[in-house]
Amino acid sequence: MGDQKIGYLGPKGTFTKMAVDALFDGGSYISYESIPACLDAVESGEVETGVVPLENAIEGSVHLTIDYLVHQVNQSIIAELTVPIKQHLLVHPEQKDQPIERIYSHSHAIAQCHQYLHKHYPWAELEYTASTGKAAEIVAEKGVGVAAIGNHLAAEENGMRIEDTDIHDYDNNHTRFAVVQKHPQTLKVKDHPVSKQKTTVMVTLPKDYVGALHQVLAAFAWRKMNLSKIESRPMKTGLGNYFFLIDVDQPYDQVLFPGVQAELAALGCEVKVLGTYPSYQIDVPTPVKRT
Ligand SMILES: O=C(O)C(=O)C[C@]1(C(=O)O)C=C[C@@H](O)C=C1
Repeated sequence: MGDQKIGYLGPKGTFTKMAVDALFDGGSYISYESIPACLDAVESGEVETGVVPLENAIEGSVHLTIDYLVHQVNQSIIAELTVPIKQHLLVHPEQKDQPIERIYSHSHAIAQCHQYLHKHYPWAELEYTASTGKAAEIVAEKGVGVAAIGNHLAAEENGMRIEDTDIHDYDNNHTRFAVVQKHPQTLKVKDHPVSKQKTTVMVTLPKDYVGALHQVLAAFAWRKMNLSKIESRPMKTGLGNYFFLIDVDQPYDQVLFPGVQAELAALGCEVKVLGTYPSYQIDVPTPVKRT
């Protein structure tokens, strides 16, 4: 296998980059400034593999990733990894007691720290950026009077000071990242144990009829297939039209899944398998160096 080319939501110092560093064993890493840009690069073949955030324990799904995977590109999830998320308040090294008037970060990071921001910086304007790494970069350029929410890597990479640590509102903050490819091939990953095998399917109901979702779920239930997540998202074709994304806690097989697919097809549902993949849980080191 040649050098693996991995695209990720950058720039330097994002949580996605931390996840990439934790999972992959070598390769070339290429940073993209947004989730769509990263997935487009996988679609065009610029990189074989892409890594994008999928779901956070406090804020829920990253809808941009789900919607882009479903509506804009044709790619498979070939692995997922979950890493701990520790949010810090980052400031320029010259920041002293000038009032912090604006705080920059990714919408998910800001949402993970709402109570903290409300309590300590109720006056600050919140400015959304495409990633926490981008927020740190902006604040490093702007200087004093502003702050970013991000991780220790973003602080290090951008020469920032960590003003306050662990500012996320709930402990046990984790984010799941999806590893996607257009043409599934073997990944070179570090020697992490696989915590489980999963399969993600997308189900579109034929129309809004009584008990439709119940019947969909029953197809999994009577086969004793455990579901770890179900989420509905708009089809974007009109109010009330939704599809369901279902995570099943087992790998795709040649008996149970084809059985479910046939049963759902008979109900008039459309079913698409978005991927069957190993799930890794990696405890990345998250040191805080006070500068
Ligand atoms: O901005 C980053 O650092 C990202 O990698 C994105 C992202 C996300 O979209 O959820 C990843 C992890 C954290 O939950 C906050 C932001």
